[in-house]
Amino acid sequence: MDAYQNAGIKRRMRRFFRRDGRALIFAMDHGFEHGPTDFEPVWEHVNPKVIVRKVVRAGIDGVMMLPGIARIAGDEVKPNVGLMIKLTSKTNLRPKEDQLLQSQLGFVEDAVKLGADAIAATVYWGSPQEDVMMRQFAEIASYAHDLGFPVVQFAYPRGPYINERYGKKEDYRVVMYGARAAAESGADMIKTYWTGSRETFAKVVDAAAGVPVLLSGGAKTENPVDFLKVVWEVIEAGGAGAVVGRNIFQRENPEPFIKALLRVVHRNEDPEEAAKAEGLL
Ligand SMILES: O=C(COP(=O)(O)O)[C@@H](O)[C@H](O)[C@H](O)COP(=O)(O)O
Repeated sequence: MDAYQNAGIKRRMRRFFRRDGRALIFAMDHGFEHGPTDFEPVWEHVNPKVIVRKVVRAGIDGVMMLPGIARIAGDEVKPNVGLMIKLTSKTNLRPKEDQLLQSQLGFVEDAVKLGADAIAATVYWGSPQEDVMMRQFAEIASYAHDLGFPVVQFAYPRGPYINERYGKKEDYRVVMYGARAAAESGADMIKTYWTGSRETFAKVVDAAAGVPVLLSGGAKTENPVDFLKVVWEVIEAGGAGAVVGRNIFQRENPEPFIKALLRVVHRNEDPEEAAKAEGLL
């Protein structure tokens, strides 16, 4: 049984990671987590079919979405692209005191029915509701692993004492702590914040003890090269790639930008050279 599960996990991991062990994944859970206003810069991308078609055409390695969007746009995710279904979320409409909790909105069986290759859940390490999210993650991971599915943890340190103790949630000591907690809780992939430098991100990668660490994209940069530079640093630090949303769907023409990102992630190309090669400069 164990051999079967491991074979399934390994095989499904390869749907995201190329032979170089790296992946570029498109994130589209923003309509739920941030609200549809996130799509206003390029409104046609509020239609998941439109943006997913573009990212797949550009050569993306995987896409991450909530179950309902996978129902609507799953057909656009071609069989050579990994499908990651996230089973926890929260809206921005909640009272402030409940913003530090992600609730479960779907089940492992739903993700399996939707054709997922990996299953994701968030833990806000340091939240007063950390305990709830730890249990949610444990239940999701245990069942997904039984079925041979890799599990991705969005390991986000976030809570009242973090700023007090570390100054900000992106302090490498706290990001590294979240990544370690994710690895120790059984994640097969970890998605987390940029710590601001290659040296500090390398420590996050070390703390994850061999579990691939992916950058969580963040707000769109006006100059595309600025974001390419961050991803380049992540790769140089030993990161396994990036999960990117706004930097892709808030651009009028995301395809050359994705191709430039792929050059950086898979070919270690210099960010300016990659941008020039794709006509962004
Ligand atoms: O993790 C998320 C939200 O994080 P947030 O609470 O906005 O810090 C997701 O909505 C996104 O999948 C993730 O942030 C990646 O998308 P971008 O940050 O690149 O837009």
